[in-house]
Amino acid sequence: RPKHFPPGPRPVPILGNLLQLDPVNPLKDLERLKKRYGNVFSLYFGTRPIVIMNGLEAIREALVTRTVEYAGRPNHTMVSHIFQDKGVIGADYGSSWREHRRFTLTTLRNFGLGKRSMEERILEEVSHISSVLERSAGGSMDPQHLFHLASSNIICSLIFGERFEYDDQVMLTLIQSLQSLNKEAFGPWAMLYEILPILRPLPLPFWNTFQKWDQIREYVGKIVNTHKSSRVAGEPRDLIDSYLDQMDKTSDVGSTFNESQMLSLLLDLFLAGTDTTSNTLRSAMLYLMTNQDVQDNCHREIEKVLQGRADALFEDRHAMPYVQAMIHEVQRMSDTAPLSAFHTTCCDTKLQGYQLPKGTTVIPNLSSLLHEEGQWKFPHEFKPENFLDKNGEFVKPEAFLPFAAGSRVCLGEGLARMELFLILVTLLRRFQFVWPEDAGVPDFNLVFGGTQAPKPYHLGVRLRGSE
Ligand code: HEM
Repeated sequence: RPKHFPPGPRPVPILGNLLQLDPVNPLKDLERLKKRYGNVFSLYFGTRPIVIMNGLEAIREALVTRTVEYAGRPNHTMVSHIFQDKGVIGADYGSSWREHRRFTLTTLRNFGLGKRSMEERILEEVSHISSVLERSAGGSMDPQHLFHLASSNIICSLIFGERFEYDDQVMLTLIQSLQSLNKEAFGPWAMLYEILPILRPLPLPFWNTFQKWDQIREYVGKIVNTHKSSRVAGEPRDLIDSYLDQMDKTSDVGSTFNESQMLSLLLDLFLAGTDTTSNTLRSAMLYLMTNQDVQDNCHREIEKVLQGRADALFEDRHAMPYVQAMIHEVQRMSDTAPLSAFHTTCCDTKLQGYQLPKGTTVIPNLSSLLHEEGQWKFPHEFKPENFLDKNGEFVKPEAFLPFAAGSRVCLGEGLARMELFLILVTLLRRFQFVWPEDAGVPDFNLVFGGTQAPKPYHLGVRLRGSE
C-alpha cells in the first residue's frame, strides 16, 4: 500500500482481495471489514488499490468538503471503455462532463422541453399505470415489468418526445438490451476484463457486451436522425431537439457538443433513470402493502390536501409531510444505489487523516449511511417517523444521501423525486394495496446488482371506494 494509505486486509497476487468479497452481495463483507479497519479502508481489486468510505463523516469530507478533488471517474473499467469518457456518468472530471451536466440539468428544469412540462409527462404515464392496475383490481399482479416500462417511458417522453405502448416490440427490445448490458457491465466478466487486461483481445463474452452497445447506439442514432428531419430549430420538443439546438449554437471547433456525445448522454439517462426509479417504486409497494397503518395515514393526508382535485402536483408535497416522510423512508430502506458510482481522486488528497494519491478509485458506501447508528431514530425498521419531528413536520436527517452529494450528485434527483411523489400519490388515491393472502411471509431482503432491488412479489390491488 502507498504510504499513509488507508489500511485493509492483505491481498494475494493477481486477484488482490477479491476472494474476500462475496460476488453475489459484497455489502455484508464491507460491513465486516469496516468493523475491523474503520470507516475508511482499502482493498485490492486485482493489483489496483480501492478505497471504501463509510459513514457520514468520511463521505461528507470526500464528496462535499473536497468535492472537486474527488470528482473524477475511473478510466480503466469495462464501463469506462464502453462509454469512452463521453456523456455524463462515466465522463471524467473536465469541461465535457461539466458542460453536458449543466446542459442536461437546464433542459430537464423545463427550459428545453418545449410546451409539455416534466410534470405533465409524468402524469400522463401515471394514467397508463393506473389503467393497467385497474385490470388487476380485486386480484394481484407482479408489478416489476409495469414499473420498469413506466420509468423507461418517462425517460423516453423526455428525450424522444414520445412514450411507447407497454407491448411495443422495438421498445421492449431496447429495454432488454439495456438491461442485459447493465448486468454484463457489472458482472464477473467485466471484473476479469479489468483485472486481467491480457484477456481483452480474446473472443470472450465481454465482446458481446461491446457489440450490444454498438447495436443500441445504432438504434438510438436512427431516432436522432428522424428528429433531425422533423425538428424546427429553436422550438425543442424534447431533449434531443434541445441538444441539436445546442450543437447549432456551439458549432465552433472547441465545442464538446457533438452527436457521439449526445448518444452517450441519452443512453446514460436511460441506464441511470430506469432501474433506480422502478426498484424504488417496487420497494414502496412492498412496504405499503405490509404497513396498512402507513398507507391509511398517507391516504388521509392526500385526500385532505387535494380535496377532490383531479391531479396532484409536485408542489403539493409541501402540504403533505407524512407522505414525504413515507417516500423518504422508502428510499432509505430500498437503498437503491448502495455503492453509488465509483469516483477517482483528481489530485493527491486526504481523507480522515489518510493520504490518497491522484487517480485512486474511491467507493462511497451510501448503504452505510442509510442505516448508520446514531443518525436515525429507527435505523433498521421501516418507520416514516425517521423523517418527522415531534410536531409531525417533515425533517431530512443529514445522513439521507441516496443520491450521493457534491458536484457528482445524481443529476436526475429532481426528476426521480417528482416521479416518486406523483406516481405514489396518484396510485394511493385510487387504490389500496394489500399483501395477497396466499403470498406467504414477505421477504424484505434486497437483491444486489448494479442497483439493489426487492425480490419479486405479487401486489394485491383493491379499488378505493369499492369492495
Ligand atoms: C431513485 C432514483 C435514483 C437514485 C437513488 C439515484 C442515485 C444516483 C447515485 C447514487 C448516483 C452517483 C452519484 C455519484 O457519482 O456520487 C447517480 C448518478 C447519476 N444519476 Fe441518478 N439516481 C436515481 C434516478 C436517476 C434518474 C431518474 C436519472 C435520469 C435523469 C438519473 C441520472 C443520473 C446521472 C446522469 C448520474 C451521473 C451524474 C454525474 O456523474 O455527474 N438518476 N444517481
